Amino acid sequence: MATLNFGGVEEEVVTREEFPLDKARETLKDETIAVLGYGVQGPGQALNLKDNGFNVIVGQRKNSSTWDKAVEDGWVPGENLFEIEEAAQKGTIVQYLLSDAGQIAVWDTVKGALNPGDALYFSHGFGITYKDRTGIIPPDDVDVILVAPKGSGTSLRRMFLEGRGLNSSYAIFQDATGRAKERVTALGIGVGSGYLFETTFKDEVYSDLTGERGTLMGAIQGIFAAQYDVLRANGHSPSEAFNETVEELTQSLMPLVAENGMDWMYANCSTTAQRGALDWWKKFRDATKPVFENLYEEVAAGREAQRSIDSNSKEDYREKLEEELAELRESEMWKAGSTVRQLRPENTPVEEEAAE
Ligand SMILES: NC(=O)C1=CN([C@@H]2O[C@H](COP(=O)(O)OP(=O)(O)OC[C@H]3O[C@@H](n4cnc5c(N)ncnc54)[C@H](O)[C@@H]3O)[C@@H](O)[C@H]2O)C=CC1
Ligand SMILES: CC(=O)[C@](C)(O)C(=O)O
Ligand SMILES: [Mg+2]
Ligand SMILES: [Mg+2]
Repeated sequence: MATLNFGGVEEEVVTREEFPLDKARETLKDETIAVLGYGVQGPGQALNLKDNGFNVIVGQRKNSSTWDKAVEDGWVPGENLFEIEEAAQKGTIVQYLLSDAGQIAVWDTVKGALNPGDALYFSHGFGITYKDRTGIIPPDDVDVILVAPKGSGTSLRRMFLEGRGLNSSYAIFQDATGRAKERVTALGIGVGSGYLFETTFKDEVYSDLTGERGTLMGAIQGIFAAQYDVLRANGHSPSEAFNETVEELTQSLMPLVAENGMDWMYANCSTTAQRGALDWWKKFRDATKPVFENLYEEVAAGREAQRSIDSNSKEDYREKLEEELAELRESEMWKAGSTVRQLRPENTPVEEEAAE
């Protein structure tokens, strides 16, 4: 483990240099890894593991669009693609990558398929932390471990194909075999993590639910919508409002933040912009902090988890979600965004005249 200083606080992280892929393969050479679920994380993790040379099979409901997707991705029914129960029985490591609500529905089946010494693997602390609400209580004789990639399964796969790694957190809830640490580390490297930082199931789920409801997804849409509405109410055109709210951020400024931090992005903007941003950021912090405090309370009390379970356990949850996503897609801001995206040079066919 490498000890690194994160802004003055020392933390241990596992890097690919100290736990290389060869070591991961050696650690898991006698294991069959059953990836259950082929939604977003399932394909990313299963394909990365397969390409990295691990013995991996997929378990997925037949007669579902994601079963068909698995077949398209090269998984072969009866060979390395099975129904969930059969895959869980064959696996010595069971990667439980159904949706968090799906995990509750299928738990009795998966529990029945676990043998002493197996490992049960999650990519979220949800099922275990909120066990009173999920009923997911693993038997004592299996390892219970977590590797949570800090990003979409789509990014995990894309970054793997580019030779990069996505950071993941890892945790051990139960070490029945004495091998939980080496198993979780090898799996973390195997699924394509860049580095692994240690956490607990509870800290993972509290921070993850806060982050996705907050700055990563919920808060950012809220802030975009507020600014866009104010610009529009003051007579600015949709294209101007979209460009000043979203397009410039994603195309020009966020890549600079990613590269070298916020001060670096500021330093590459005008002194006029810097003056204003430095004056205004604290007002936005102070205005939104109570919302974040309320959000964390809801997460810690389990009420956020319950809302998610209730809504995602309904028969028609996919249709309902699609309606709500369509509401975003059909809003003026994101329709304007669609037109703006078409104008990006990489999306604009070069006209013959212009090329001449
Ligand atoms: N989406 C992502 O990129 C991330 C997801 N995670 C975690 O990874 C896990 C998997 O999440 P996603 O890939 O987003 O899941 P998902 O929502 O895409 O669903 C995965 C699979 O679950 C199956 N499924 C759902 N309900 C079922 C049921 N009742 N019976 C049988 N199969 C059922 C679906 O067929 C689908 O193949 C979750 O714990 C999630 O919190 C963690 C990090 C990021
Ligand atoms: C992609 C990710 O890490 C999220 C936002 O937490 C999730 O999809 O649950
Ligand atoms: Mg996350
Ligand atoms: Mg999440």
